[in-house]
Amino acid sequence: MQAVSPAFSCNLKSVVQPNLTAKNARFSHANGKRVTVSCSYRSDSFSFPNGVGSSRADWQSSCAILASKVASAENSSSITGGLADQVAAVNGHSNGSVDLSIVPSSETRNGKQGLVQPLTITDLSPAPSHGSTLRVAYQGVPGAYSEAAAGKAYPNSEAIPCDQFDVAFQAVELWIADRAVLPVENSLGGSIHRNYDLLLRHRLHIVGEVQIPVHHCLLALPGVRTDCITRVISHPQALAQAEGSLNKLTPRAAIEAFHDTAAAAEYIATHNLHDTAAVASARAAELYGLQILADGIQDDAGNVTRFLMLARDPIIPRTDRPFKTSIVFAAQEHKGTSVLFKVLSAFAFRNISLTKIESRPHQNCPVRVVGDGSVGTSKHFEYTFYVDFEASMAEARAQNALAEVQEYTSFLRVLGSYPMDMTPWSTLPSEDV
Ligand SMILES: O=C(O)C(=O)C[C@]1(C(=O)O)C=C[C@@H](O)C=C1
Repeated sequence: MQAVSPAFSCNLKSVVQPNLTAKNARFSHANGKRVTVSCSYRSDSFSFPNGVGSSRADWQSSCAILASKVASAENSSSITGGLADQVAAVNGHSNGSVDLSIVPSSETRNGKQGLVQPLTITDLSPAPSHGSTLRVAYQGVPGAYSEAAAGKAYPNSEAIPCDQFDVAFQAVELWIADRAVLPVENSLGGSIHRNYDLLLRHRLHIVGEVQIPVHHCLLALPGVRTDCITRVISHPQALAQAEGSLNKLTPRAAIEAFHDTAAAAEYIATHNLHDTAAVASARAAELYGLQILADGIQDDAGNVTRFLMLARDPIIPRTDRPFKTSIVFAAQEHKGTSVLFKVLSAFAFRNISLTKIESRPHQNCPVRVVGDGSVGTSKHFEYTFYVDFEASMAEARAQNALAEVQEYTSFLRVLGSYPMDMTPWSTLPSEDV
């Protein structure tokens, strides 16, 4: 990663809404160092509690209900033409969003006159529109694990720190950043639910994933001894990941949640706190001038966090390397729990492995009252399900599985079809974070 650009900070009191446009954003510089953005949004056009769309039809179309066209040949795995169009439709983009038409041979591509050049990965990952270094938004301050994840996902990019997950989403939507890299799950702490909810509320596409080994340290001001620590601060996920070690190292210390691990380290340094320690990375210790009281305090040596890479546009799914696809759906009302079984079997019958399933309260209708007044009523909780499966949307089996899933669901959205992070465990850059 390059040196961090002017800190980007945006404090939003309100939930970010999908119709927020660059028009609503105001930018301000202070001392040429810190960029702040204040944003407003139109609230008049929402009827759903979480502001997803103006009507159910709106919601459904913008959530990219699968196109009714279903690939007829189960075994066909071609990526060109119709299938690519279907994928674009699945992702909520008209066919015009990705131009797959063949370039006439008389045109110049890549500077070579008269020859049609094959598409390369560069064609599929458009350069930033401002023509300079890719800007990658992450939540936290320099030294946070998310910054390391952004650097792994996009080497040589410019990392843009954001104070909330919401802000990172919005930074991409407002073209302040080109990509966002955000955590979704940790091997010890589990899912980061906030980002699942935000994925649904916003319109960004998952274009990749990175896994980062999370190696925690206990940090304090130079000269402070571990037995003098009365308070330990960090990101709640980090505190949970080091709970066992903290019970042993600082059994009497109060544990307090902080925005992110590196911000906790920075806070100790700027406030000269001699009684407080932070759970953070070795890089945070270096950046904020703290000493490492204990190294490797995560409760599992293989502690790893998975981050999603998000962009305004989807990538074209391929079949030449392992791909994962992430979807979100809600069951049709009154169809009961059998819907989940049917959905999962649509994948099982096609030998598609699921790597993750997560349920969240349904955004529009979290509770449904059932029964009649004579015998009383009961409240059923309604869920939205997030599923990751190991297949590319360029594969007919994935398209057919989703066409079947659509039959059982009231809405279905493909969040992204993207290359799996296949970094061998032994070569993961654990020393860097
Ligand atoms: O606080 C940080 O350093 C972060 O990058 C956030 C975060 C998270 O949200 O889970 C990322 C990775 C670790 O699991 C701990 C914290």
